[in-house]
Amino acid sequence: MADPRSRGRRPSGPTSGGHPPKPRPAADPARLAAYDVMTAVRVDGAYTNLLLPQVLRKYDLSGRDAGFVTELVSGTIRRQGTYDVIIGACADRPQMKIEAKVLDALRLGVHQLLAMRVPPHAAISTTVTLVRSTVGQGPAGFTNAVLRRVSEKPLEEWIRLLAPTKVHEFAAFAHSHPLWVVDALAEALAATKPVDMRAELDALLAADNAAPKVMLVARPGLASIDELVTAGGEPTGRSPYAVELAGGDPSGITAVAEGRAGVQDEGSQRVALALAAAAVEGRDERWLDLCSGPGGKTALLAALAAEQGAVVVANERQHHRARLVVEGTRAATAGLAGVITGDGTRPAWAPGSFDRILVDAPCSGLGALRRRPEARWRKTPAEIDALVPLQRQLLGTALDSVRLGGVVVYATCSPVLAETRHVVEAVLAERDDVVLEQTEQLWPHRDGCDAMYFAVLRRSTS
Ligand SMILES: C[S@@+](CC[C@H](N)C(=O)[O-])C[C@H]1O[C@@H](n2cnc3c(N)ncnc32)[C@H](O)[C@@H]1O
Repeated sequence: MADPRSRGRRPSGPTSGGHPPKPRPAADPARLAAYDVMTAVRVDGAYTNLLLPQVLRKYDLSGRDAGFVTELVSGTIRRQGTYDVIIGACADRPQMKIEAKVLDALRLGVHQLLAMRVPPHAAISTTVTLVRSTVGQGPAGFTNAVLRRVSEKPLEEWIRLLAPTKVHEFAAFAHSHPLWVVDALAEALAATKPVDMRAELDALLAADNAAPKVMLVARPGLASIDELVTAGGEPTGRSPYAVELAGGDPSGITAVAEGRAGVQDEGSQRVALALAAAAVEGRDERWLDLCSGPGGKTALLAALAAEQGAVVVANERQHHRARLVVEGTRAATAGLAGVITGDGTRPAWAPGSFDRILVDAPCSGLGALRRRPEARWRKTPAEIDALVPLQRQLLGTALDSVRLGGVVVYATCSPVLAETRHVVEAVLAERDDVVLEQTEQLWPHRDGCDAMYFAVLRRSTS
């Protein structure tokens, strides 16, 4: 397998002696693969995580080569906010005036220069070759000039040189997040009253830029932690069912292939566990997962329900996602009553039907940015504004659907206050039959998981 650091060296061998001139070297498959993904993300709105496996197959890349491309693409897309400012400073024109195809390649080159251990000559020459073969000779010269200037300083020095002084602007540039996202995350973090707000904000944003390890769940009664440890995992010690995988393809693990275990962030596991662990007096037979697709939490809930003598009904508005719930729960059918496709705000059941209900609400996903490299650049504040009424309605429906004394857990994979606390407060303000028992905000830099929020609410009997 080629050493990624030596990528881009010219092939050795005779170069002269009366032979016709050699054709220009073609771009190498790893860079072409990365460039294809960058183009599809920009032009077609593709998702890096979904597209990467297809592109790796197309270029027949595996092992270390596949790892190189994955880091190159994901890291570049995450950090492009920082890189664009550096590119703008090194070019003879602002970054917005650079042709998009060339900018994609420049971003890839800058990531190799400033964040990967690719030697400068290899990072520059392979990017120049990529631009020459995909765009043309003129832009290749421009690329060469810009990357040479970028290579003159390490990342920290570029940040020191170009960063604005205001705290949030600095954080947005240094950690490559849109300013409005920094503002929203900082507001949510401040609500937890951190001792050193600036250090915490830095740690949170830095965590968003680190690729998370694969987390597995051993679904209780179906697989054990020991089984996953034997397959190469390591218990996190924080959740009774969580095992971290250092590397490799989780689908090759028998328990995962059979659906007895699954890939699931520890924060999501803790949400499902919070619903199952809440004390409930009297009947405890029927649980509801109101927004269940694609079914990660349903599968854990169904395994827990089976152990507690209950069953879960899974509801999901989108049919194709409801099908994913059916597939994902194939090993946990003992705890599953059925999967319904339906709008959770127009329930297909009578009020008070359930003993426990999970509302894992559709949300901005700003708590899971480390998993989705392009997400931070696609989300808008308007999307959050549009989701809030639906989030409130879904929580309202859940509270109507739970029996007196039963519990509802409202959860989001976002820490943004408008989607979390403010939704719960607004619904509580409208009703006098609900008690808030617990709220939790998890953070990647503190808890090693996505920034999940959950609130445990009880329908009061008095
Ligand atoms: C955050 S995801 C749920 C993730 C899921 N609980 C899991 O762990 O795999 C939110 C889901 O709510 C669904 N949804 C959106 N609006 C809905 C509605 N009105 N009723 C029911 N489900 C809805 C979305 O299609 C999406 O699948």
